[in-house]
Amino acid sequence: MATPSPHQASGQENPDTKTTVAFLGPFNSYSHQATKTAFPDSRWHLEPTVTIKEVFDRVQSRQAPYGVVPFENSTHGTVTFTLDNLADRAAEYPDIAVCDEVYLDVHHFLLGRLPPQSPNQPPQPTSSSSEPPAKGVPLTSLAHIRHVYSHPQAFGQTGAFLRRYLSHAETVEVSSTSRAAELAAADEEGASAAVASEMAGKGFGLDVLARCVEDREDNTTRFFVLRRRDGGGEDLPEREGDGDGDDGEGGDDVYGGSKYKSLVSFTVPHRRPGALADVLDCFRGRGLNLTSISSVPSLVGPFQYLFFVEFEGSRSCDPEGRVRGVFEDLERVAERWRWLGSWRNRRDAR
Ligand SMILES: O=C(O)C(=O)C[C@]1(C(=O)O)C=C[C@@H](O)C=C1
Repeated sequence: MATPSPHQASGQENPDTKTTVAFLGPFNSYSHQATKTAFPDSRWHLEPTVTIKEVFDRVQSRQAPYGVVPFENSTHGTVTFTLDNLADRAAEYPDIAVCDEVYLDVHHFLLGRLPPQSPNQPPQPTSSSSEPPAKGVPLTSLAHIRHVYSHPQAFGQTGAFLRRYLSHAETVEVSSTSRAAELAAADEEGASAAVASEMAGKGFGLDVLARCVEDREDNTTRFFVLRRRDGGGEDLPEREGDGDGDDGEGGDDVYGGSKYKSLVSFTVPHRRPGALADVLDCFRGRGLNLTSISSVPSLVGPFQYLFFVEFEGSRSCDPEGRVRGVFEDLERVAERWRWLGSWRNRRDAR
């Protein structure tokens, strides 16, 4: 099947009649790939932004009914830019909520230009003819590479390869992996490389210098789909697993809990011993399983924190009232708290 051009894939040809989905661009970024998973057809106008903050801005201001941002990576952890915006310390995003998630297998390539040939040397093979090209090792000499561009998250996921084979090169952080590929392609000397997706390499006509350079084979990034709490615009497209057991009936999952996830943020009285444990106890008391917990500086005072707890359960599909109950508890126990969305758990549907 022919790969559609970025503009065909984004539905850019007639944005007026389509619902806009903002994502961290440029085209061919991993965020773009995740966006195409959740919004696959041509009803959607996929709009790249330069920063994660811009995705939040567009959704809050209704310029884009939906937005897609990376949230966490299984190797390198939380995407701090996203967490910072969800923390909303400047009260810019009171209406933003998470409404879906996407898990994307992330395989990074080292992309650049093959080394220049000396007149006496045979051409550099990129792989032997019958064997599939090796993973995680250079397919050619990397002595000519002096700069490696990538997104900080992608550097964090490929540290072992970079330390082993590119310690002689400078690493330069840029806004996304596809921007990195663009910069490598712009270097006419061929001394620059990018850690980016295979798709970005094809888009910019780069040579593959190494495949699958991530530290772990199971490297996965989770993305959040954002929308305004008051909804508006078209409904999310149906995805695999959407149909089964919407009302949480069947099996021993009586409250529908593991089918959904929800996110809340909160602060606790900084100086009260056990204040965080008291909040966590609310979830235990209601039988709600936690799936992640993170924190960022609250910026109220140095070394004070705002916490995020993600748990199994949904605000709108809550037949036993467990989620409603925990929200009542949070009202009593937390200093400040905010519901940041409930959505279908996509982890098991992969
Ligand atoms: O740079 C990109 O391609 C992105 O979409 C950003 C991003 C991230 O911030 O985590 C997305 C997935 C990968 O984990 C690496 C980078």
